[in-house]
Amino acid sequence: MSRIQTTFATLKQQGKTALIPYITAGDPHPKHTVNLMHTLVKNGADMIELGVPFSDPMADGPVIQRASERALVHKVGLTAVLDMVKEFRQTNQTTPIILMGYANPIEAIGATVFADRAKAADVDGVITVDYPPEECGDFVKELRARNIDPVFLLSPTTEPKRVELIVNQASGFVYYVSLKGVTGAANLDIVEVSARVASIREQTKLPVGVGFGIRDAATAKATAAIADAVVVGSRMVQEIEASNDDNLLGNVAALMQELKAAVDAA
Ligand SMILES: O=P(O)(O)OC[C@@H](O)[C@@H](O)c1c[nH]c2ccccc12
Repeated sequence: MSRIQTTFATLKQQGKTALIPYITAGDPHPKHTVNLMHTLVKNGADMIELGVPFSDPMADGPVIQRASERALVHKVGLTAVLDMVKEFRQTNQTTPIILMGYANPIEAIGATVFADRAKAADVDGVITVDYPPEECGDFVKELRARNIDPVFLLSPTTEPKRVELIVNQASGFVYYVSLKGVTGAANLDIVEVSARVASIREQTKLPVGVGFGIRDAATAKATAAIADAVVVGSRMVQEIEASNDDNLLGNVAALMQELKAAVDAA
């Protein structure tokens, strides 16, 4: 079993939903990322979605775009991100790390080299936003050969036929994008999301995570009641953006605790 599968299995036994915070690696400064990751875990993160900074992040709203810009000032690219994961693993061997990135930096080095390096860093899952599932069979093979889970996005506009194609390639979990639009958008419509998640469950046994538009205890709790994982990105990144070196870890810890309590109360 992969680390992601093990984590979902354990949570299921406990009747719990996973909380997955998203941060952009290198934001606000590369020196903070590994400490932030440990802080997230200490305060309730079951897994971490770690974004690879990218100059043209078309699925991201202004908040996460600015996070990429802050990281790119310090030239944080794929190599630096993988080094951060390695460093994190020196003291944490249990929390799954899911890399989130755009296809371009991966294509630049090729699927095989990327998969080798991700494995060497002990990455658990990979989300590539702009890799059409129809065209990434080789990439998926390379990941799965190394026990890394390819995590795919499903959206409100994904037709059932395409859902089938996607879930057949995915492992670990599938990520349902709760709304049409970019990250950091308005609150999600829980009734609509609930119906979609139920229909996705008819097509796969994989755990279903939900993200986009979860930004407070109420939306986190409502989503936790219908999903296997709750992803919180922009709200977390906003907290990072609004902090300084002295209160960064404390602020992030406080927000995590609030979200964790909400998810556990669902
Ligand atoms: O920011 P939000 O609305 O909380 O949504 C999660 C999201 O940020 C995170 O999962 C993510 C960041 N960048 C992405 C790009 C595509 C899909 C998902 C993501």
